[in-house]
Amino acid sequence: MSGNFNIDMPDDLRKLPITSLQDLCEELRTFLIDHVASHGGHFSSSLGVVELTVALHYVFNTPDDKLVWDVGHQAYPHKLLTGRKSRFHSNRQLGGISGFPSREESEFDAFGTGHSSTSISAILGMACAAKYRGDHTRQHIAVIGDGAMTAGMAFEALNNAGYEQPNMLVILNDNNRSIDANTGALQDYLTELTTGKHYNALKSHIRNVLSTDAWPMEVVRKLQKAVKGGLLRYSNLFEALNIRYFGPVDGHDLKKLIHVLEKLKQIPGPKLLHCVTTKGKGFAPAMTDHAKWHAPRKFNKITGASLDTEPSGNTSFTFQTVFGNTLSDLARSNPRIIAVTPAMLSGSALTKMKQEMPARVFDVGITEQHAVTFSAGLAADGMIPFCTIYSTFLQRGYDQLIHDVALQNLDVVFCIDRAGVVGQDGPTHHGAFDIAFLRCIPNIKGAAPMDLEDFRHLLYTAQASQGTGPFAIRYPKGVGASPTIPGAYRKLEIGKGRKIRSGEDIAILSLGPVGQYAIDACVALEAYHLNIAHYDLRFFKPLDEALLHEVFQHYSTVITIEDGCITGGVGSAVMEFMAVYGYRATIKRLGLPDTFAAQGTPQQLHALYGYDSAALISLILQLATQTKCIQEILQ
Ligand SMILES: Cc1ncc(C[n+]2csc(CCOP(=O)(O)OP(=O)(O)O)c2C)c(N)n1
Ligand SMILES: CC(=O)[C@@H](O)[C@H](O)COP(=O)(O)O
Ligand SMILES: [Mg+2]
Repeated sequence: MSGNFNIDMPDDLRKLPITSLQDLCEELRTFLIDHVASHGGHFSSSLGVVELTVALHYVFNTPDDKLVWDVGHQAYPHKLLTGRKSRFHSNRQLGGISGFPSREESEFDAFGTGHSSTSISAILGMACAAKYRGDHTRQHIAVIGDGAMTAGMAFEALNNAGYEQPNMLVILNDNNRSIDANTGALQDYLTELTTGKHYNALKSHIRNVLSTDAWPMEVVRKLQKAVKGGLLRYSNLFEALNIRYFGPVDGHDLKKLIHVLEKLKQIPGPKLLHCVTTKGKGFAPAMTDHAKWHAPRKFNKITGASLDTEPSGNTSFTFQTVFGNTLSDLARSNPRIIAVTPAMLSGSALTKMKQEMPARVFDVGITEQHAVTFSAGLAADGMIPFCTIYSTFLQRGYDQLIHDVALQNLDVVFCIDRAGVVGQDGPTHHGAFDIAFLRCIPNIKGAAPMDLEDFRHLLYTAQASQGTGPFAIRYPKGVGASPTIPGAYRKLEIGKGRKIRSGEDIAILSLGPVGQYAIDACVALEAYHLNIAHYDLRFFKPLDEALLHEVFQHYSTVITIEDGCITGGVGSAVMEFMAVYGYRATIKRLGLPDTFAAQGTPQQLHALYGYDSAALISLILQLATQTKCIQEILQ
């Protein structure tokens, strides 16, 4: 297969005879494999929905009919069939198309996604808007995976849909996988629905009872009808919520899918089609090692071997590896330590700990709110939960963090992974806001290690500081500095930063790994005879006030740098400190501006938003020119 299909738009697709659609599916798969092999990106989820995507655009009148993809990481075939094939080479790149559906990008993307389990709510909103307007013909479809279905939000929406009864179709794309194994009772229930073992056994048992001569024929018929209706209704979760359940159907049987979708189009009210697919379909390695192929980096499309040459491909010295190793190590000597992850087991480097101590690692599904309150419950009963959540997904658990953890001053350790810009996942996934949204919560302590060594000490400190309430540690994806061989742990003083170097006139206050940019900049500026001071704040809450008094008593120009939003960030905290104590100084805050940050590599984004070492150097040269007469040095 060439992967050079001639379809640009669903209108072209709808002109094709049904018999040629399977060829199109193979061409789409070839295109996807070629693309992800040479660029990286989300992979196996898209491979699994090729037939479903073709069938949906064939049967429904998109974009007039509304189609929402949950999470949106499986929407590559949808993008390819809706006018973005020629731009697909720029997928996830700086300035390129988004890896997720985006309303800005295309009218075919009825709703922007990236975070999971929003699709049923969004499509229900659209379906109710249509109903309100008296439009009873438009179709509304949400495609949601079995993993995304585990979230409370999906159930909140089903509950509401069963009550409102608008015209909508939920397609449950059940590939029996999340990124890692899909955990939880729902998965067993879905398997039960696909195999139908218990339902069929119960049905035949009742049939046997009714088939004895003891029952008059008329009674038997009535009972059979009532039992069938009742069985389906009360043995099926979705039917019990007033949502008609159809399936399971083989999601790779294109003809069958088209036939079923055509029929469902005619049925009013909320419906759910249970569609069974294979994640990674068409690329053998992806059908077995699921976690690895969820979103691979570049690879050899024949052998599947990784072609990753980027430094972040070196996993030995990443924050994630250090996190997984350190937590396992601490847990070996502290039996109260428990790890909690909402469906990011491998992403958060907890796989090894789960293998070694299965009872002490809880993968609770895509349930960030629950993960936080579940951790609060563990802490309330004397455990030390390390609630490990990506910064962007912790946004989901904000009320739980305030109401269930902080207000009760419970000892939950929040390990906030993917803090700062995450790279190519873009604005839906950047960990931009956590400093700002945590800093205003009473009782919480918040830290960000500058390097891997400090990270280990902070993890140790968190579990050794029981009785002091919630403790948050934020860290980015990827390689960190000072990858020394683990030695003894050090208990750090909470709320204490450190001086990295002294200087004259200008001081940099850094938080987190961007402190390395400050180190590099200070060294580079020596060539200009500029001696710049540098302090690593380490904690964004509580602030190290003694350190700040020292800084503002000695330096007239202060630069703060952080990998997070400037508004409400640590630089803003420093300005609040100045206001409280009446300090006057020139202050420049570096970090993310008041906009949703673009997609691109973290290095590109740090440069774009002016907080890498080059930006620091040029800012300091500019400030030094104003404060000191260094023109002659610059010449
Ligand atoms: C709120 C939220 N939490 C976690 C994630 C990370 N995440 C992205 S895809 C995914 C698995 C989704 O599984 P499923 O819905 O079954 O889709 P599949 O990958 O199997 O196609 C997870 C956990 C997310 N995008 N949003
Ligand atoms: C779509 C989604 O939310 C995840 O697949 C996410 O892209 C994973 O990010 P990492 O690759 O950083 O774990
Ligand atoms: Mg799945």
